[in-house]
Amino acid sequence: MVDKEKIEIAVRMILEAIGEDPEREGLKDTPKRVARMYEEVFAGLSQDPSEHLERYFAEEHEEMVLVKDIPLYSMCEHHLLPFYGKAHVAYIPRKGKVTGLSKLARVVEGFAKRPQLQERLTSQIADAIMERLNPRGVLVVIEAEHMCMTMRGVKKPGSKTITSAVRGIFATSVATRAEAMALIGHQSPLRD
Ligand SMILES: Nc1nc2c(ncn2[C@@H]2O[C@H](COP(=O)(O)OP(=O)(O)OP(=O)(O)O)[C@@H](O)[C@H]2O)c(=O)[nH]1
Ligand SMILES: [Zn+2]
Repeated sequence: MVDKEKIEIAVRMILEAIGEDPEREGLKDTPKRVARMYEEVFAGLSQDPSEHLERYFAEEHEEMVLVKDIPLYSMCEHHLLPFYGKAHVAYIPRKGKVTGLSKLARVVEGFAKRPQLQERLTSQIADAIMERLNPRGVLVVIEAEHMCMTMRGVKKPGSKTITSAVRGIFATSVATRAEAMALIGHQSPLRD
């Protein structure tokens, strides 16, 4: 759980530090609002997102499952500005360990709701699925736009960062990886 009172004090101080009046009408509730927002946006810190994969179906499916275009919102840990885009998660289950589709999206959401690096977010999702489901392989691709590169600093709106994490058969088989990337709609940028 986040310490909302501490966030309120900090936001008030930031408002003062930028030369604003925290008592003016439009700002007087802002510290409270930001505290509630951070509680929501960083809710993933107080959970183990891999727990969503605790239960699975004893289904005999051993072919690829891909959930693509999962909307993703996270916060870059360097600037505490949002980065957002899409996550694509593919895995090849072993017999008897098929998870609910929504659980894959919940894992993405859980890890995204933390101060993050896109690379770490990508790996954490892949590793959680490997650990909990012991599948034949996992491939996670995230494409995102970082507000810290868009509205400030280098100011490159429209630039996208694409990260991938491949485990198991997706790491060893070019064909399997290429199949997943084609389904996601990317030319596989990965080569052996
Ligand atoms: N690898 C990686 N870098 C990120 C991510 N989010 C933000 N960054 C980068 O983190 C870096 C932080 O660089 P610093 O030089 O410490 O900070 P800065 O002076 O604000 O950098 P600029 O953004 O270049 O103005 C920047 O290059 C950001 O683009 C991410 O998810 N992954
Ligand atoms: Zn940043």
